[in-house]
Amino acid sequence: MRAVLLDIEGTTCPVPFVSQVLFPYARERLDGFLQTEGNAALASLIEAIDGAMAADDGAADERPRRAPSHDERVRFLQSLIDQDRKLPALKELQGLIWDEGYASGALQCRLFDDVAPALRAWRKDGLLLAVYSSGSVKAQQLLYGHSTDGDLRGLFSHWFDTSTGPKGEAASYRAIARELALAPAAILFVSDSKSELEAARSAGMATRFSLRPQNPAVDPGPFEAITSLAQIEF
Ligand SMILES: CSCCC(=O)C(=O)COP(=O)(O)O
Ligand SMILES: [Mg+2]
Repeated sequence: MRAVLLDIEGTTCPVPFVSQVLFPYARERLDGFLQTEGNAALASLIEAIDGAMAADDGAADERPRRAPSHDERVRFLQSLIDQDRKLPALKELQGLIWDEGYASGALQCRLFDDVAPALRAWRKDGLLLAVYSSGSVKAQQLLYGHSTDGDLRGLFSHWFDTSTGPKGEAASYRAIARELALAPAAILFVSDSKSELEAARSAGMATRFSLRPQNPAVDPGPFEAITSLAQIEF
């Protein structure tokens, strides 16, 4: 094995930190944040969000549509958060909102206790470490940059989000392997999602199912389950 590719939520970070801390933090601040002026990144995200709203409304025809109001946009995004929909524009937006929370100290992630020691040991052994999460790369770097174990960003050399492709598709894992310049079989992917592991396995990667306290998915199916990264032997 030459590399470890890690999911975040349910694998290195407790699910409740995402569902009960990060998501509500963003949900409550969407209204104010979307009214921020002079943010070029925000303007293009709003365009993408409006496109997603139109698609959700079943706008298949070419008729011109009225732009959604601010309140409609906020309600739409809040409903996506409530359903844990992984719309890339929402994920980008969440990263921008969480930035303020991490900077102020309001947000800090307590990773599972075994995570930082395992990452450090693997790096020492020369393994390449990479992240693949539905959260944006910015959100990933904020989380690892503000963990209770300190700033762990330097341990990772590669960061992947859904701009590489959906986590449930084998093509995304093949693209990651190409980016890492490794054969898929030289990469171990760890995730709490069976559909993600199926996709990674189809691409030829080695896999482990992450079974952590408070994870909603507890059935590993055909995948080898681990309850700690310390159980992984290379
Ligand atoms: C990068 S922290 C926020 C994680 C997030 O927004 C999310 O949807 C979790 O997805 P994952 O692929 O890490 O399970
Ligand atoms: Mg996960």
